[in-house]
Amino acid sequence: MDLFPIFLKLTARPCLVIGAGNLAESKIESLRAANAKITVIAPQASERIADMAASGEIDWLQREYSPGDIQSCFLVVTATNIPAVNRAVFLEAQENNILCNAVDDPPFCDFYFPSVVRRGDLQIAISTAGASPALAQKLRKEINAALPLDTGDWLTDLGNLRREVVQMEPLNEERKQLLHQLATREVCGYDGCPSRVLAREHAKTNPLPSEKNETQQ
Ligand SMILES: C[C@@]1(CC(=O)O)C2=NC(=C\c3[nH]c(c(CCC(=O)O)c3CC(=O)O)Cc3[nH]c(c(CC(=O)O)c3CCC(=O)O)/C=C3\N/C(=C\2)[C@@H](CCC(=O)O)[C@]3(C)CC(=O)O)/[C@H]1CCC(=O)O
Ligand SMILES: NC(=O)c1ccc[n+]([C@@H]2O[C@H](COP(=O)([O-])OP(=O)(O)OC[C@H]3O[C@@H](n4cnc5c(N)ncnc54)[C@H](O)[C@@H]3O)[C@@H](O)[C@H]2O)c1
Repeated sequence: MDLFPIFLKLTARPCLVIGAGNLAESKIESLRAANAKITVIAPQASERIADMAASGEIDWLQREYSPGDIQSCFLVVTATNIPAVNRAVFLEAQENNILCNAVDDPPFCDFYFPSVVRRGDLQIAISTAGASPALAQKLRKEINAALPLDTGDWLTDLGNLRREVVQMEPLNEERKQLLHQLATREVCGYDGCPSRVLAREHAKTNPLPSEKNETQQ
């Protein structure tokens, strides 16, 4: 199956979850990690979901889904224990061009949830296109065990240094080579960090056009 992998910005986007049991709970957790604005519709909710609603982290409309509910949301996840309800939600989503995931019901999904390894801004998402969720989970565990715990902190420092380089050097082959080199090295936030020193020395050999003019004058 030819699936298109993207990383969505969901901050403040209205996302709807129909059903509030165990399966809904894990989808809500992943939507919350992306700061989505979540509304749940379900007559009953798990303890965790009820707590999130009580503390104002999500909205919970304590009732059954009814047609017309999903028209103004960005995406919808349907996780009730009644397949006919999940399918009705999917059909309403299709009519309104809204992306829908009917949990564990592939023919009624526009998108699948991946297995995810996370270290700060680094996310590795694994999909088997539904062929074997168990394999996706196994690979997630293997990658998780192999990836150092401080990779997220290192990436933050690397990202900050890259921003400095982008300010100091023009977009050209030399800058690209330097950024590849830095991505293989230790980096820290310290001003005298060897990678930062290297980058500043490199910038002298590859200055921005305005700085080149200044030194020529
Ligand atoms: C990745 C993960 C993310 C998440 O759920 O957030 C995820 N399933 C996970 C675990 C898992 N799910 C199942 C098992 C039992 C072992 C097995 O079946 O292999 C295990 C493992 C376990 O729980 O031990 C059962 C299952 N899953 C689906 C069906 C229906 C079917 O196959 O027809 C059935 C049978 C239901 C039944 O018969 O009752 C369908 C889907 N599950 C997906 C995602 C989508 C495709 C992902 C992909 O492969 O790319 C897709 C298509 C739709 C969707 O729901 O988005 C999460 C791992 C999280 C992690 O730990 O990292
Ligand atoms: N939990 C699992 O591991 C698992 C695995 C595979 C498949 N499933 C299937 O997935 C479904 C959901 O699983 P679960 O464990 O989250 O179920 P659950 O019974 O814990 O939760 C079902 C939720 O759906 C809500 N609901 C029922 N009718 C509704 C309606 N008309 N409108 C809105 N909400 C409604 C309920 O109030 C409840 O919040 C079930 O069909 C289950 O058989 C579950």
